[in-house]
Amino acid sequence: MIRQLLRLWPHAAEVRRLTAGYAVVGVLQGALLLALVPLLRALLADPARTGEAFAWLAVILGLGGLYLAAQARVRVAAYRTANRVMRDLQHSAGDHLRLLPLGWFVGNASGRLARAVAQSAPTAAGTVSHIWPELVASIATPAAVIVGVCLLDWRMGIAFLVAVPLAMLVLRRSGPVVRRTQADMDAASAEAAGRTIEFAQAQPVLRSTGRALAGFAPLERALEGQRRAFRRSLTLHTVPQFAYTAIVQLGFTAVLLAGVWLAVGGQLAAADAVALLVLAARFVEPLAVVANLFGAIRAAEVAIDRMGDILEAEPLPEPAHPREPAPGSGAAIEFDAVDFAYRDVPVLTGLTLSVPAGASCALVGPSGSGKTTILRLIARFWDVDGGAVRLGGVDVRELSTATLMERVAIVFQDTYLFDDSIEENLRIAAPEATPAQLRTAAAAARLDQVVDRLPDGWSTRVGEGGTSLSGGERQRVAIARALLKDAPVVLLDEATAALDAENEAAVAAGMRLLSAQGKTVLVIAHRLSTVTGMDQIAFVEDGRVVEQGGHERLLRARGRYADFWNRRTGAPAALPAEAGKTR
Ligand SMILES: Nc1ncnc2c1ncn2[C@@H]1O[C@H](COP(=O)(O)OP(=O)(O)OP(=O)(O)O)[C@@H](O)[C@H]1O
Repeated sequence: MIRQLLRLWPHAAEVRRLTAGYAVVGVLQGALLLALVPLLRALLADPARTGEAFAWLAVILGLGGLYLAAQARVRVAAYRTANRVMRDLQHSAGDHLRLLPLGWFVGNASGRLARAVAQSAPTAAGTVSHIWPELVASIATPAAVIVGVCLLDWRMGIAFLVAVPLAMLVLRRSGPVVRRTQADMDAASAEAAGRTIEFAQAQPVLRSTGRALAGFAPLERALEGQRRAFRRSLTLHTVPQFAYTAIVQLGFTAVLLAGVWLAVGGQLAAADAVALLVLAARFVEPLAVVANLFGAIRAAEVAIDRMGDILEAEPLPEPAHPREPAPGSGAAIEFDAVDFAYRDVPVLTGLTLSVPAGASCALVGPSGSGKTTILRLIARFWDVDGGAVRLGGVDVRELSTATLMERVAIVFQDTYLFDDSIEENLRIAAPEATPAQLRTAAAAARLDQVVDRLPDGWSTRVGEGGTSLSGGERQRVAIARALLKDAPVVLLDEATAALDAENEAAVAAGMRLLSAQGKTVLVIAHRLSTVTGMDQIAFVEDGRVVEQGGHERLLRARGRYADFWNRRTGAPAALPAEAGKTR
C-alpha cells in the first residue's frame, strides 16, 4: 500500500519517519507488557517482594508515560501527514486534469473523478493516519514481546513464535484474494452508483413510456452484480479470516501448554509461568486485529489505484518547440489522410478535408460516420493515429495547447453551463468583457430574448449544468460565448434535439454572423436550412469525406449528398416538440 501511495505521493522520507515513530510506539507498548512479568513475579513470590514490585510499578508507570507521549507526538505528525496527503492528492488530480486530453473527459469520466477526489484521497489519508499506525504497532508490539520473552526464557520464546510463520503464510496467501475481491466490489459499486444516477436521470423517459413501474433492468442487473460481489467477498474472506483466528488461538494454546509443562516440570517458576501467560493473553490482542487491518489496507490499495488511474493517465503531449499558425492562413483547417480509431475500432480512414481560412463548411452524413470525431480531432480531444490535422498549415500536435485553445471556439451539443447567472456564464469566454460587449454578443446570438423571459433577467441562475434552459437556449449561450471569445475558428455541433422554430432561427443566425465575421466555421449540420447557407459541404461516410463542394454543385452531381438531400427533403419534417425544459 505504501509503495503505491509513494508512487502518487513521493515523500518517502516523511513516510519512513512516521513508520519509525509508529514502530517506536509499538515497541514501547511491548516493553510495557514485558515489564508486567517482573512485576507479577515480585508480587507472586512467596513472600511478595514488595520493594521490587513497587520499583517495577514505577518502571511501568514511566514506560506508560513515555508511551502516551510518543503516541501523542506520532498521532499529531500522522494527522499532519494525512492532511498533506489528502490536499496534495486532490491538488495533483486537479493539476493533472488540466493536462489531460479533452477526450479523457468523454464518457463516464465525471463518475470516476468524483469517486477519486471525494473518496480515494480521504481513504489514502485515513490509511496513513489510522490503519498504517495500527498495523505497524500491531506487528512491532508482538515482535518486542517475543524478543523480551526469548531473553527471559528461550523455550517460552519458541512457544510464542510457533504461530507467527503460519499466521504470516495465511496473510500472504489471502492478500491477493482480498485485493481482488475488493477491486471487484469497487467495480460493482461504481456500476451500481452509475446505474442509480442513470435511473434518476431516465425518470422522464421511463414515465413517458409507461415503464416507470416495470423496473429498470440495467439498475437491477447492477444491484444484483453488487450483491454477488459482496457475497463472493464474504465467502472468500471468511476462510482466511477463520484460519488466521484459529492460528492465533493455536499460538496462545502453545504458550499455555509450554508454560504449564515447564512449570509442572519445575523448569519454570510458577510466578514466571503465570506472568508469561498473562503476557500471552495481551500478546494475542494486537495479533488478532492484524488480519482485519490487512483487509483495510487492501481496500485502501484499491482506492489509491483509482486515484492512480487519474494521476497516471497520459497527459496531452506538448510540443518541445511549439509553432504558431502561419500568418494569413492561420485559421485554415486541413485533414491530411487522417486515420483514427477508438480503442482499435477504426472510425476515420484516410480522411482528407480542406477548409480555407474564413470559409464555412458543413459536415453532413449518416449517423456514426465520424462527424463529431472530426471536430474533436481539431480540438485535440485525441491525437490522430495516422496522417495529420493542421491549423493554419501547422500540425495541431506542434501547437501548444494554449495556442490551440486560443484559436478555437467550441459550440458542442452538450453545452455545459455553470449554476450561475447567464452573465457569469458568458464571462467564462471573456472575463474582461464589458457589460456592453456581453450584451452585444447576447443580442447577436438572440440570447437577449431568453434573458427577457427569465424571472431575474441577467441575474437568473441557470441551474446545475444549465438545466433550467432548453437545449436550443443553451446553444445560444454557447454561440454568444464563441462570439465573445472571438477565436478565428469555430467548431459547432448543431443540437440534434428538436429545436423549436425560434431556437433554430437563433442558432442559424448566430452561425451566419460568425461566418460573416470572417471566422472559419465547421458545423455538423443536422438541419438542411443550415447546410444550404454554407460555402462548402463535406459529405462524410464510413470515416471518409466522399464528396466536397457547394450545395448546388453537389446536387447537380447526383452523388451521395444528392441522395441524402432527396431522402431528407422527402422525409416528414415535423419533429416532436422540444423536450427537457425544466423551467
Ligand atoms: N468516445 C468514444 N469511444 C468509442 N467509440 C466512439 C466514441 N465516440 C464515438 N465513437 C464511435 O465512433 C463512430 C463515429 O462516431 P461520431 O460520433 O464521430 O459519428 P457522428 O457522425 O458524429 O454520429 P452522429 O451524427 O450520430 O452524432 C461511431 O461508431 C461511434 O459509436
